[in-house]
Amino acid sequence: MNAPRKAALVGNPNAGKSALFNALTGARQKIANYPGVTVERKAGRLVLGSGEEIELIDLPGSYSFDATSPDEEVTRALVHGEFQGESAPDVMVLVLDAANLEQHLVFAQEVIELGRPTVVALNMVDLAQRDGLTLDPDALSQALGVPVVPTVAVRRKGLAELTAAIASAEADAMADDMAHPRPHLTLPERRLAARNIAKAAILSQSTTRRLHAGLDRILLHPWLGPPILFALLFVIFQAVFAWATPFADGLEALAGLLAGLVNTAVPAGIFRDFLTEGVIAGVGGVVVFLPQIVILFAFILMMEATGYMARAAFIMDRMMASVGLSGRSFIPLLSSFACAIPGIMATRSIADPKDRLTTILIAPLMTCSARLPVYGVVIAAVIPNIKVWGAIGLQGLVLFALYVAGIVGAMVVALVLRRSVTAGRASGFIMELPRYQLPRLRDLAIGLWQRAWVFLRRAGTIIFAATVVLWVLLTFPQAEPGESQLDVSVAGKIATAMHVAFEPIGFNREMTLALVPAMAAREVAVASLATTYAVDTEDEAQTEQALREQIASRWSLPTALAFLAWFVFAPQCLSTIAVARRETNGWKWPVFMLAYLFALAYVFAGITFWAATALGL
Ligand SMILES: Nc1nc2c(ncn2[C@@H]2O[C@H](COP(=O)(O)OP(=O)(O)OP(=O)(O)O)[C@@H](O)[C@H]2O)c(=O)[nH]1
Ligand SMILES: [Mg+2]
Repeated sequence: MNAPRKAALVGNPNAGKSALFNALTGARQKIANYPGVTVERKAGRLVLGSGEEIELIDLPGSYSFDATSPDEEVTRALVHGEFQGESAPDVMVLVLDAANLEQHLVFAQEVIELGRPTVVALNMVDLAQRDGLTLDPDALSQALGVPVVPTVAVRRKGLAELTAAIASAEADAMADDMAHPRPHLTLPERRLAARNIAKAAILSQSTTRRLHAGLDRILLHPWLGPPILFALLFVIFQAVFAWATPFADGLEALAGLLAGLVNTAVPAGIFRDFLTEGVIAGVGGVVVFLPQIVILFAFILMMEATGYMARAAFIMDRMMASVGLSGRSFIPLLSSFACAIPGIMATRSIADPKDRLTTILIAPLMTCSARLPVYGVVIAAVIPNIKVWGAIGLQGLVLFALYVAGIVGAMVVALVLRRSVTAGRASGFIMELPRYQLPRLRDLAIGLWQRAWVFLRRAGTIIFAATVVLWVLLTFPQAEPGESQLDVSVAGKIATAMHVAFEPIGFNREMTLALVPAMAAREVAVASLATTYAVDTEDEAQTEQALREQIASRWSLPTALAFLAWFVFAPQCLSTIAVARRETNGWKWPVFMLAYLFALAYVFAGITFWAATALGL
C-alpha cells in the first residue's frame, strides 16, 4: 500500500489558507487577519468524493521560494520535497486573495512554474465583491493554465467544488508522476505578468477601486513613479524651510527677549551667565528648530497614513536592488530618518544576516532629525534666502541636497560593502500594498505630538546636560581682563589641541570643540556653538543675538560647507554605536562603522572645503 497522497495549501500570507484548511479538514488552526499567522507545517485528512482520503497540509504563507525568513523556508523545503525526508506534495492547492489578486499572482506564478498538478482556490471572493470587484474565474483559469475554484473559506462556500478539483488533480498526479516545469520568469517579469493576468480576470470594478488602481498606475509607474517621489521629497524640504521660518523667527525672538529679561532682572555674575549663555543660548538655540521638526514629520506621517510610503518602498526596491540591498531594508532606513536607533532595531525583520548587517552599517547615513538643527542653523546663516530658477528657495534646495548626499552616500557604501565585507546575493522583495486612505487628523495630531515631545525631552535632558558641562568647561578658569575667555578655559585648551587635526579641512576652533559634546547628541553641536559664542562675547547685548547671526559674521562659506559635509557622514552619536553593538553582538561591526564613517566625514569635509575655496566661494 502506498503512503497516502498529499496536497499542500500554499500562497501568500493572509490569503486564507488556514481558514480553508480548517473548513476542509475540520481542524482548528489559528487564523487571524495579518500575514504570518501560521509559521509551521500542519497536517490533516481530507476525504475526497470517492471516499478516498488524502493528507492535506497547511503551510506558512510565503511571498517567494527564495525563502528569506525561517517560516518561508519551511514552505519552500516542503514543497520541494526537502522537508525532513518528507516527499513533495502531489497536488498544490494555491490559495489567492481575490481582493488582492495582482499581488498574490506573483508568487502564484512561481508555484505554477513547478509544473505539478495545481488547483487555485480563488478565496475571499466575498471581500472582492464588497470592494466592487467582479472576477471571471474562467479567464483566470485560462491565463494561469490551471483550474480555478472561487471560495469563501469562512462561509464554507465552494468547498465541494474545490474538493472535486483536488480529486481530479490527484488523479492526474496518479496517472503521471512527473512534474512538467514551465519556463522560469524573473521577478519583474512575474510582476508584469501578474498585472496583465489580473487585468484579464477582473470584469468590472467600482469607481473608488478604479481610482485607486489608476493612482497606482501613475505612482508606481516605472518611469513616472521615481520622479514623482523625488518631486514630493523636494517639496517637503522646501516647506521645511519656507513654512517654518515665521515660527522659528518667533521662537528666536522669544529667546532673545528672555535673554534680555534675564540680563536686567538677574544681577551680573556667574549665575546670570549660566542662564543666558548656557540655558537660553545653548538649549534655546536647539529648541527653535521645533517647527522644522514638526513640519518634516507632518509630511512623513501623512505619507505613512495615506499608504504612499509602502509605494515609495516599492519604487525604491529596484534602486536598492542595484546596490545589493532588498526593499526590506527600506522601512529600517526610512525609520532612520527619524533616528538611527529605531532604524537599526527595525532591521530585525530582515532575515538574511548579511542584508541585515549592511542595513545596520548604512543606517547612520540616513539624515536623522537630530541633524536638522545643525543643518538648519548653518544654512540659515550662510546660504542667502533667495529664490533660484524662479520659485525654488535656495535654502530648501541646499537642505534637500544634504539629505540626498546622505542617501547617495549610503547607496555607494552599500554597494562597496556588498562587494567586500558583506558580500552576498540580494533577495527579492514583495510587499502587500495597503489600500489608499485619507489620513485621520486625530492620528496625525497624536503622531506629531509624540515626535515633538521626543525632541523637547531630548532638549531638556541630554542636550541640557551636555550644554551645562560644556558651559562649565568654557567658563573656568576665568580669564583676566584683556585675555580671551575661550583661550583660557579648559574647553578652549581642548579645542586648541584638537584643532590641529581639523584645521586642514577648514574647521575653526569653535566647530572643532562642538564635535566633542555632539557625540552625546548631534543637536548639541548647535547648543555648543551658541554657548561658545555667548561666553566669548564681552558685550551682553551680543549674548541676546541669535546664533545664526554669530555664524554669519564669523564663518567663511567654505568653512560652513565643510561643517555641513562633516555632519552628513560623521557618526556623531554614541547611542547609535551602542545599539549597533547590541544588534550585532560584539564590538567588531560598531568599531568598523565608527571608523568608516569618520573617515568618510573627514575626507568629504576636506574635499568640500578645498573645492569651495578653489571656486572662490
Ligand atoms: N471575508 C473572508 N475572510 C476570510 C476568508 N478566508 C479567510 N478569511 C479571513 O482572512 C484572515 C486570514 O486567514 P488565515 O487563514 O489566517 O490566512 P493564512 O493564509 O493561513 O495566513 P498565514 O498563516 O499568515 O499565511 C482571517 O481573518 C480569516 O478569517 C474568506 O473567504 N472571506
Ligand atoms: Mg495560516
